[in-house]
Order: sequence, then structure tokens, then C-alpha cells
Amino acid sequence: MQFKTIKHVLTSLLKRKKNNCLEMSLRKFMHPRNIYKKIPDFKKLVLLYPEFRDIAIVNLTGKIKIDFKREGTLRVLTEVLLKHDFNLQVKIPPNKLVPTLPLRLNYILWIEDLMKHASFNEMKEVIGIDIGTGAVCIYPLLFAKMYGNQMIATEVDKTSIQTAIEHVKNNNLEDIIKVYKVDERTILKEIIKEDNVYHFTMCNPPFFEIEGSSEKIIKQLPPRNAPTGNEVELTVQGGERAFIIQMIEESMEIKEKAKIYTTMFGRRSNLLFLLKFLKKKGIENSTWTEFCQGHTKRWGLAWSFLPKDVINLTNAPVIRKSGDYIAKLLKEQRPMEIQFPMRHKFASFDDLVNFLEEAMEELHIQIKELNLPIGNFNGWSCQLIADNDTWSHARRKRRLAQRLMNQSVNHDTGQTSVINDITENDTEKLIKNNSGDIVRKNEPLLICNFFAEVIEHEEPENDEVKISMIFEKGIGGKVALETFRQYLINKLDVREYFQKQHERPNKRKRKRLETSKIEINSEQVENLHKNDTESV
Ligand SMILES: C[S@@+](CC[C@H](N)C(=O)[O-])C[C@H]1O[C@@H](n2cnc3c(N)ncnc32)[C@H](O)[C@@H]1O
Repeated sequence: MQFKTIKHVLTSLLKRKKNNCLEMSLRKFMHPRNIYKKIPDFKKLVLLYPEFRDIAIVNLTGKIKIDFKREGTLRVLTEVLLKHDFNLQVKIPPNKLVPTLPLRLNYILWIEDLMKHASFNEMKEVIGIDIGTGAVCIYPLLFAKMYGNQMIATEVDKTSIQTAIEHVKNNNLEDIIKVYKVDERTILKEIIKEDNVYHFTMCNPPFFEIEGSSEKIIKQLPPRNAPTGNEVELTVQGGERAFIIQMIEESMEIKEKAKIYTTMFGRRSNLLFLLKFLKKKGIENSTWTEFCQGHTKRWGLAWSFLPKDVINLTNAPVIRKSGDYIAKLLKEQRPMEIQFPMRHKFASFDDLVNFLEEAMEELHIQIKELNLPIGNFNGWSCQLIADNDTWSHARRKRRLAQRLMNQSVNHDTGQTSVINDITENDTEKLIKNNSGDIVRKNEPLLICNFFAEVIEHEEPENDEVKISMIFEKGIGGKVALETFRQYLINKLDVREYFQKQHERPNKRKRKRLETSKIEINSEQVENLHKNDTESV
């Protein structure tokens, strides 16, 4: 029993230490001008503000702490900091979202960087729009205090509009901040309809999808803080992703009326999705950043319809973009890989690319430009589209083709067409025989993202080629990708490197395989297992 208690205490101490480390490590990635990079001076706040005294806890060593899990603590702290650091008088209604200041400042300072990058006048001269300003009207108040520029604020919730207007009035900022009630069916179109030109739009969208009770929503909130905010201001049909999609689509209708559109979002998975979405819509002038603070990470996205020689967002300053973004992207999507020494077959990377292009042509696989935001991937990347399985039983087909070739030595005419005919008919038959499915012509068998790169070593002769393939879609499923990988291994003639690996079974790899079993049936698993233990 005693042992259990000690173990429990140690575990929770370790956990707390880990969390503190995480907090510390994210704090250092805050915007360099964010005043909350340094923890506020709680001693000073205790002396100056009686309301802060009520939430402060003095521990045995005399250190002042605050317990964020206690209801109302974050609200009081935010009000006190707004007063102390920005001379803003704010009373946050108890049932409304409390705007955490380190994150709000990260977003504001990034916008300031974008404005400077775009060489827009002085900050005082820029006009911005805050979509969904909330009950505090936090972004316009901070912009007004920090730069004295004009801000337009929109909101759909009646009670929030009321308190937002009160906050503007109580701080005598009516001249530069205007709050508007807007129709909830639009995001940008209604407010940007006059002839005015705005320098930027910003938004902290409702993050959660409407899907049930507010209890469910509260469970999704960061566990270390007492929950703040209510269902109306935090939820929207389709969640933040749907909201931002609508915002991007509306921006495409009003284009240059706002010079730079920006939004914040809270889900990592939306980063890739939104970057792909912008690309799909032909919006190439864009950038993104991470917002790191305390123990939370959020993301910012910016795009513009102005030509890149007027504003180039692709080289705009960012607070932080994790360097391992592409590696993570590849890892998260569980690529199927082939890795082998470059010298085994190729004199240069170009040789490899030529070889791959020819192999795809032989297999009637289309090579398309990759719709992925991987500007700095240092290798060959593309999307492969295979309508049919042209690689299974390829050896048999190759032998058949060779036989025909030999036969044709005697009667030269019609050689190529005979081979092609047989190969194609054979393929069609194989697909039907193997899967039993009737393959519709317009549904590709396999679409995958394909990456080939050189892994450099100190000695150039040790350089390796790494091929990563990520399944996107297709009726052949992941099994089709795996058979294609096996085909490439044979074609590249690199199976020997996989067999070596087979002699030293890799525990980690086996574990990964076990998790992937869920997605495919047992027969396929057997095949995959056989193949993967052969892989590097
Ligand atoms: C997550 S809150 C953000 C509040 C505040 N901007 C902040 O950062 O603390 C999202 C706000 O957007 C508002 N909202 C939802 N749909 C909207 C729309 N179509 N136009 C304007 N505001 C909207 C909600 O009422 C809510 O106040």
C-alpha cells in the first residue's frame, strides 16, 4: 500500500516535470516580441491588484502560484494582465470564452510581421477586420492599444456583441473600433462589400463541430485549465475546418478587397488539409506558422490574391515552422518504403529518376504533379495513378513478352503491337480473376504519392536511395500498393538488401505491422507480413 502511494507520488511528480518541460519548451518558441515569453511578475500583481490576491496561492517557500484548474482563475488573471500591461478595462462575462493573452499576442505580432513584410504604411494606418470578435472584442482592443489602428469587428452572437460594444466604449476606442452584427451564413462577404480596401482579415474560428452536448465539448478542452466559453461561441457546423473552407471560398469572390486574409486554427490535421485546399483552389500565394505558448500549439494561415511581386507571402516571416514537417508528414501517413545503396544501380540521382519514369511508362502508370505543400522536399516527388494492375505477375508477363520477341526474330512485322495487345488483355483478365470484382474503368486501381530522395552519408559512395510511397486512394487498396512495391524491388533488383534485414528481425517494425493489421484482411496481412519482414 505504502509502496503504491510512493509510486503514485513519483509518477505524478514525473508527469508534472514533463508538463513543465513541455511548457518551457513551447514558451521559448513564442514570438520574440511577445511580452509573455517571460512569466508575469506575480509578486507585483499581488501588491497592485486585490482581485489578483484572491486567486494567488503562496506556497511554503513563499512562491506565488495560481491554480488554473480553479473556476474563474484564468478570467481574473486575464482581466488583471489587460489592465496592467495594456491599460484596458475589461470585465469578461463568466459564461464566455476567456481569451488567453500569450496566444492572442502571438497572432497579432505575426500579423504585424506580415504587414511590415508587405511594406504597408505604418501599423497605425492599416485597417483590419476581426471575424468573430467574441464578448471581449479582444483582438481589436489589443490592436487599438498596441498600434492605434482602425479595426472592424464582426460577431453573430447578440450577447457577445453587446459586451464587445461595452468594452470598446469603456476604453474610449469608439473612434477606431466598430463592431457589427453579421448574418451567420456569411463570414467575409457581408462585411467586405463596400468599396473600402482592408489590409488584413483575422479570425479565431469556432473550433468544435456541433455534435452533441456541451459536456462533450468541455471534455475536448485543454485538461489543465478550467473550461471557459459556451456552446454558441465554440461550435459550428462542420467545426473549424468547414468554417475556414467557407472563408477561403468567400475570399475567392472578393479577392483583393482584403490584401491579406488570415486565420488561426487549432487542429494539426487541418494544417495539411488547408494547405492542400489552397493549392487545389489555385491560391499559391500563402504561408503558415505555428503559434507556441504555454502548453498549447495553434496554427496560423495567411493567403493573398495580390501578385507575388506586390506581396510575396511564400517568403514572409513566420514565428516557427517545425523543421521536421515533411518527415513528420511522411511518417504520419505510414509510407511503404524501399531503401538501398545508390551505387548498387545508379551513377546519379538523375539516372534513378529516368529509370523510374521509364518503369512507370512501361506499366502505363500516369505521373502527375503532387498536390502537396512540400516546397522544400529535396528529391523527386509525384503522384502516381494506375488504372489497372499492370505489375502483378509481371515476371510471367515479361517472360511471355520475351518469348514473343524471340519468335518475332523470324518475322519482324507487327512485333510491338502483338506484345502490347497481349500484355493489356492479360492485365484486364488478371484483375477480374484475382479480386473477383468488376473493375469500373473510371475508378483507378491505385493513386499514391511517391517520393524518391538521396540519403547522404559522409562518404558519397555510401549514399542511399529512399523511396517512400503513401497510399491516397484506389479500389486496389493498400494491397495494390504493396504489390507495386514488391514489383519495384524486383525491377530495381535490390531484394538482397531486404533479405539481409530479414536475418535481424526488427522489433519496432513488427509492432508497427501489428497495428496495421486492423485495416486489412487476414490473407492480406499474411502477404504484408511476409513482405515487410523483408523490408529495410
Ligand atoms: C472561438 S470564438 C473567438 C472569440 C474571440 N475572437 C477570441 O479569439 O477570443 C469564435 C467567435 O466567432 C463567432 N462566430 C461564429 N460564426 C460567425 C460568423 N459567421 N461571423 C462572425 N462571427 C461568427 C462566435 O459567436 C464566437 O464568438
